[in-house]
Amino acid sequence: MNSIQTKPFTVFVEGNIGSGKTTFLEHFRQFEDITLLTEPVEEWRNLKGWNLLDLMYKDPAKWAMTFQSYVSLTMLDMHRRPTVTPVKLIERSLFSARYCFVEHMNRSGTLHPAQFAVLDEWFRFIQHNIPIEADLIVYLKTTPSIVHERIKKRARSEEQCVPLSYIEELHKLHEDWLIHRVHAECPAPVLVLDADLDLSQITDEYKKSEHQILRKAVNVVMN
Ligand SMILES: Cc1cc2cn([C@H]3C[C@H](O)[C@@H](CO)O3)c(=O)nc2[nH]1
Repeated sequence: MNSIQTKPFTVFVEGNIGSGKTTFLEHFRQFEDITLLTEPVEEWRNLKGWNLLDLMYKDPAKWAMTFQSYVSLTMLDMHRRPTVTPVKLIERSLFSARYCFVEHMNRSGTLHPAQFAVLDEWFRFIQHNIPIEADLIVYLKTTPSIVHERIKKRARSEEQCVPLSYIEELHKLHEDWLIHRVHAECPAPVLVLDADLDLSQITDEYKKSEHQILRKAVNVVMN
């Protein structure tokens, strides 16, 4: 094991709500040379007793700014988390926060332009001053209607009122970023997986990424 670890090979696992990111990350728990950082939803659901996720879904205009501010802090903590393993998988990122969720809240008017400007300034400052970029992005590509059904089955209470239109808008923003590559500041290569597949078939799809991810682990350890 390379003890004086430089920057680990960093992979963002990105995708719409219900696209199977947590399941994908769990698939890699079997390998010891990889650090998995799952989305800190539990922190968003209980900050000193406040369920910011629920508050945001119940009254987006009032709580979106507060929620996205805290999400950004927890994501920055994950980006900055020192790891001893050669590979680090992170569920989502400050980039999906800015390019997908905050972008949608700006376009839909959920965020006041002044609130959006503050979140954008935070993102730009972090991006220019702290090394948070990915070496690879795994994009769990899904069809909005399929993930909308999954969200209803998963029955995370805060999400039950999420309309299909919201999922469709988030899908488009993920596609703009990861397929059409509209954001030049995030140049990492993207590995697209078909995450519409159901659990029984998805493991073969995950194996496609294993090679790209594990090879990096072996390379770094061998060097
Ligand atoms: C980076 C980032 C993740 C993230 C998740 N969410 C919501 C979508 C899901 O309902 C829940 C867990 O991903 O949190 C959000 O509103 N804004 C976010 N920003």
